[in-house]
Amino acid sequence: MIIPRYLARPLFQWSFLGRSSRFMSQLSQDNVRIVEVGPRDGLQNEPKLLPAAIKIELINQLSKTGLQTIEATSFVSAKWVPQMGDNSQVLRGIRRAPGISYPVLTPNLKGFESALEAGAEEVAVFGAASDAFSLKNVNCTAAEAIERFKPVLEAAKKNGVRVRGYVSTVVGCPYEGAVPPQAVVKVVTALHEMGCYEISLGDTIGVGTPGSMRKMLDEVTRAVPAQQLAVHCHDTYGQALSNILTSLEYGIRVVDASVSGLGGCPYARGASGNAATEDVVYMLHGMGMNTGVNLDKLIKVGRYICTELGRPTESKVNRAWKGPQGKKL
Ligand SMILES: CC(C)(COP(=O)([O-])OP(=O)([O-])OC[C@H]1O[C@@H](n2cnc3c(N)ncnc32)[C@H](O)[C@@H]1OP(=O)([O-])[O-])[C@@H](O)C(=O)NCCC(=O)NCCSC(=O)C[C@@](C)(O)CC(=O)[O-]
Repeated sequence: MIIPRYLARPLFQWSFLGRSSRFMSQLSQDNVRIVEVGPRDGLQNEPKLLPAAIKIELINQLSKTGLQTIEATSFVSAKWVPQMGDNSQVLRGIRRAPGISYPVLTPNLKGFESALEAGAEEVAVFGAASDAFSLKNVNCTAAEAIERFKPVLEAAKKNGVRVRGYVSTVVGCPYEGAVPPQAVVKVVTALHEMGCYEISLGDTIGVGTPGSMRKMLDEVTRAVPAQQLAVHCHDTYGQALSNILTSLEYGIRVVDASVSGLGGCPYARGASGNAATEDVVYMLHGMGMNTGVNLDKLIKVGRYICTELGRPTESKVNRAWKGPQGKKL
């Protein structure tokens, strides 16, 4: 059940007045879809090139955890993001499980055509609410990026490919500072009108707090229904889970997350990993919400990729996890 915003907001505030059980019981009936961005966002910033076989294995393992959406790779320039240079090999190499979508990032028509050739059935275009970030990330302003998306959306429609949209820097930009909510509304509205079925709101450098998220969501949910929005919260300042919880208050039920908290945009100075999928799933299940994800299996995938990368997990839940009955895994 989706709680309308006019109802959700007072319910949430009421919860802080000692009525939290009422709010929790409303939420507990809800499903949340997790968009796993680990294989793309999680790996794109890795300095050492990871073999395609490991990326394929990661996606195949994630496909067995109950996730419904796994972002597989991006069809961007390999000169800009070398780690994604094996995009076709990865997309062609994975075992696609029924009922799971494997979207890929496409910044322009060239990327879309390559993705289509490699078998993409869903793509994502990515815009930004600040020009300075957009210029660093895709070499054009936010408005110019929208123009580049138009032919992508047209081609996608002709080929029956679903298109998701991203808006980066929704609360803060690494180069411009605080981003006004109206700048976010402008890009979200453009992507919505263009035909993106869902728009993910990216706190690219993880500077948001429930306060700045609320100011942004107050405006954005007035322009586009919460049912067509997702959140994508980086955890640089340790605010990701709080910001996700805030978005639930607005009726948003799609959350991007990255296994073991890997990730960050290479063109966003200071960006660190996403909300760890393990931590998000643990929180949502603890609230009685349904994600369809088997946490035990997800924990093992997180440990697999961290072993391959030779680094400790960023997920607190993964570090602490001793199995569903508290037994050592
Ligand atoms: C967008 C471009 C390509 C523009 O880059 P450009 O240099 O302005 O493009 P161009 O059209 O002038 O072409 C220059 C060269 O790139 C080639 N080219 C052109 N397009 C493509 C393509 N699709 N795939 C492969 N090659 C391409 C093109 O063929 C040409 O090749 P050359 O003649 O020099 O050999 C470049 O800026 C780029 O690749 N940027 C990468 C951006 C990126 O991947 N950033 C990370 C993802 S976004 C993110 O992480 C944020 C998000 C989504 O997670 C949400 C959040 O956290 O906020």
